Amino acid sequence: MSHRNDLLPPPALQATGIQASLGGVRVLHGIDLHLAAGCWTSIVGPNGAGKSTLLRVLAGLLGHGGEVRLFGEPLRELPGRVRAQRLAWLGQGGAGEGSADDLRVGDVVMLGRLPHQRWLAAPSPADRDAVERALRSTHAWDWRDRTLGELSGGERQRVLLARALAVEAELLLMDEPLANLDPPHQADWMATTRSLAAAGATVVSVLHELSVALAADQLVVMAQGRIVHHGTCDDPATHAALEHVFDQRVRVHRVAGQWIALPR
Ligand SMILES: Nc1ncnc2c1ncn2[C@@H]1O[C@H](COP(=O)(O)OP(=O)(O)OP(=O)(O)O)[C@@H](O)[C@H]1O
Repeated sequence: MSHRNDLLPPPALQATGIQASLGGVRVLHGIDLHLAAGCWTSIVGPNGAGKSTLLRVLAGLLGHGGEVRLFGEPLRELPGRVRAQRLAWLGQGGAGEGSADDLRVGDVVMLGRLPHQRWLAAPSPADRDAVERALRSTHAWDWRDRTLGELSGGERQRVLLARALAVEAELLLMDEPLANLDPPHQADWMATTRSLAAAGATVVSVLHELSVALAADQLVVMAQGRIVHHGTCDDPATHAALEHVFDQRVRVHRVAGQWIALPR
């Protein structure tokens, strides 16, 4: 395992000795992870490696052993409202969103502003601006008066992404954010993510699209409930770790100035 923490500013997110079980089976085995502010990190690895489980632990959504610190403070001790202001979550496939099918798109995205609103207060102009910015950045503004249930899978994903963006959190955790997105909207997501990180946000994305994952600043490579490598996306050791966890069935290439991973 390689660590580059000595090169990084103080971590925005710090996980130490994380263990987690699902259905009585241990699926995370002592994870240590330090993520710098202003950095986009992709988590990759084979099916069942524990990527989504780790992301849920980092979001405070799953009981675990060990400790998660957010900007130096224990996540467990952060009041729920503060956590919801500082941490935005995009879950896999919009899980749990089925019951929201009757909601207007604009209202779904406004839910991202709830942590910023006073109890029962109407949305402020700042809330409305944040919702419009988020919907425009995912090209979903034109659907604001439609219901979520009237949208295709990719359109729905762009609305849920807009909801996460509308939080305007310092830390964004996204599980398979590209699910159902066509290539132009995948490219838009990458551009949005890069600009969020450039503006100081910390972004963690679980991705199966390895060539997109390799556009991040850092790659966390997982297998069998452990981090087997954490390094920059330009590092040959990172590419070797990626090829290794996929049993040499992918190869990393440099094409037109970008890293791409092709199956073989
Ligand atoms: N409810 C459950 N009970 C027992 N084991 C579970 C349960 N849910 C998931 N697991 C197991 O936990 C492990 C980690 O699952 P997780 O969803 O975190 O993997 P992942 O790396 O995100 O996989 P994928 O790439 O397929 O989405 C897997 O081996 C999975 O079979």
